[in-house]
Amino acid sequence: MNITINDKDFEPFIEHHLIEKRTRLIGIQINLEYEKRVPVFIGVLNGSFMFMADLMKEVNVSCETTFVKLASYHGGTASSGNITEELSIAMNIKNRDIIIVEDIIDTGRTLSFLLEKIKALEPASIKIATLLLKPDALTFDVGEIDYVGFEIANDFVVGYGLDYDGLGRNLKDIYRLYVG
Ligand SMILES: O=P(O)(O)OC[C@H]1O[C@H](OP(=O)(O)OP(=O)(O)O)[C@H](O)[C@@H]1O
Ligand code: HPA
Repeated sequence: MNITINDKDFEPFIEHHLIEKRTRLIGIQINLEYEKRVPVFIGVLNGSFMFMADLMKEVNVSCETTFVKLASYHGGTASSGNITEELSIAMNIKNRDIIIVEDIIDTGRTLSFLLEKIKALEPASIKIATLLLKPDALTFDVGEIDYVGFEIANDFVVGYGLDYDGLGRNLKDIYRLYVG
């Protein structure tokens, strides 16, 4: 069933049970690859909170978690351009194995900014986990994305942490903009 958020209609896109399935598989992959290490998961607020929580429940290697808060989209469905760091990483990550957790990589602007910040803190390694990736929208150099839930077309999506004008983050499923 379609939903309406403010002035826009959205249609069902990715059901929660499919998100669960992919998240479980990414967790298994991480468990194998980090068996003898203690990675630090860095969730990118706000959007990643739901994926981060569900992914962490699938990870059974010893690990730490923290968050960073950046902002690039302020309302609407288009990029505003600038990025600010509103909350920086509150732990020493020098020589640590980092896994950045994103809800979505769209243009790659946020991630490329964050990668520069994190590299400067001299971690041992950096990998990236994102629930959604829009390959056709990617315009910034972000290198290889190690763990991807779903590659999607260049449509605006909402739900499961992702917002439209601050709304819709609490939806269990993911919806995409309905163009009629
Ligand atoms: O690849 P990009 O084009 O940079 O877009 C992706 C970023 O945009 C969204 O964050 P946003 O800045 O909207 O903040 P939010 O997580 O609080 O919604 C999303 O959570 C990603 O972090
Ligand atoms: O498609 C999107 N939906 C919500 N937030 C976003 N931030 C970048 N792309 C998106």
